Amino acid sequence: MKNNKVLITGGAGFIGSNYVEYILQNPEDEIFVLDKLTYAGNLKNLETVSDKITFIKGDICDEGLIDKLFSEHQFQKVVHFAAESHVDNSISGPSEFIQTNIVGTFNLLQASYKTWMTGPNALKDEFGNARFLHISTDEVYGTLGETGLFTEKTSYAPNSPYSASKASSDFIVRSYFHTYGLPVVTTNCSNNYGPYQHKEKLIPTVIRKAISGEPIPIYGDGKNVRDWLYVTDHCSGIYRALQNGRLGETYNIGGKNERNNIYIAEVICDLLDEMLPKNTSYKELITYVKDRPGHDFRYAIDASKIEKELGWKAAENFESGIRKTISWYLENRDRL
Ligand SMILES: Cc1cn([C@H]2C[C@H](O)[C@@H](COP(=O)(O)OP(=O)(O)O[C@H]3O[C@H](CO)[C@@H](O)[C@H](O)[C@H]3O)O2)c(=O)[nH]c1=O
Repeated sequence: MKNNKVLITGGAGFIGSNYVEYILQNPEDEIFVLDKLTYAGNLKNLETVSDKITFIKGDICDEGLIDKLFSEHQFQKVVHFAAESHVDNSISGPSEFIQTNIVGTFNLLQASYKTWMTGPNALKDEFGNARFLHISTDEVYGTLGETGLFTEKTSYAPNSPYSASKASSDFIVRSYFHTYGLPVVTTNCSNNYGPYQHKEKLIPTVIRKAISGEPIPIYGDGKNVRDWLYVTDHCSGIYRALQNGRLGETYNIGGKNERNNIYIAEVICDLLDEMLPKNTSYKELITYVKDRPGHDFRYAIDASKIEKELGWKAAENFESGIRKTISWYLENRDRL
């Protein structure tokens, strides 16, 4: 007999599929994965676990489908990854971001509210430990200068249509806690990397371009800084927040691995020189290109709240995680 029915939205995407693999190491719950399979979702990401989950192809913006799934399965937990996530796409076409990230999140909250909180069994019996875990981003805080860290108390100041849509969703989640008492927890993560990441992001782009001998595009002067988090470390943080996070709270999850973009490109090239040698260094392919409009300069996370309250700590540093990541892509070149 399984403990809980857990709905994982966006579970065929990069972080979602890593999380599904992560929690199935301890298969006490019944896992339902809901994913629209946009360009960023891939059933291959779930190949190793396909016999252990129920997969549903569908869109969180489809209110009728969401209501139907909740009334049919009576989920006790929701782990909400489904989102449009690529900043560059939000600049060229923001509409999908507003729909999926805001309206889709609202549909899930509303269905959770109806299932868990209306009727005679409100938050009792099988819904006594109900949880809605909302996965968000550090980009909601805007940009930092050379110093400082984002804490959970940093004011929201999103700069791109993507981060504005995630900030909006965070606020709607917050409102369901304060207004209705919906049992929610939100996590805000820094830049993830690792197996299954979509090829549009910086790290797979550098690996792909290098291997194919094409120019490696670095936006602007390459000095922008991101705080890199190995995806499995993110998954362990999400799991702790789901199990023991305080209701209505937000937890920042970051790897304490601040690196600038040119450093990232150079390290990948150095490792490829070692792992896949050729006559000249891959570094010669690094090419500075036009900057991203409104490009945030630096993100860096203070993760002390989740470390102290929930006993979480990132296990991987960038230099060890990137070696594993490159090995994975070299073995799975079709993913580039
Ligand atoms: C794709 C690409 C990116 N870049 C730069 C832009 C950024 O400064 C940095 C990382 O870019 P991206 O991989 O697109 O990731 P970024 O914009 O930081 O956002 C990521 O990290 C966020 C968390 O901070 C997530 O919320 C987003 O969903 C995720 O996409 O590298 C390049 O210089 N060249 C490139 O080709």
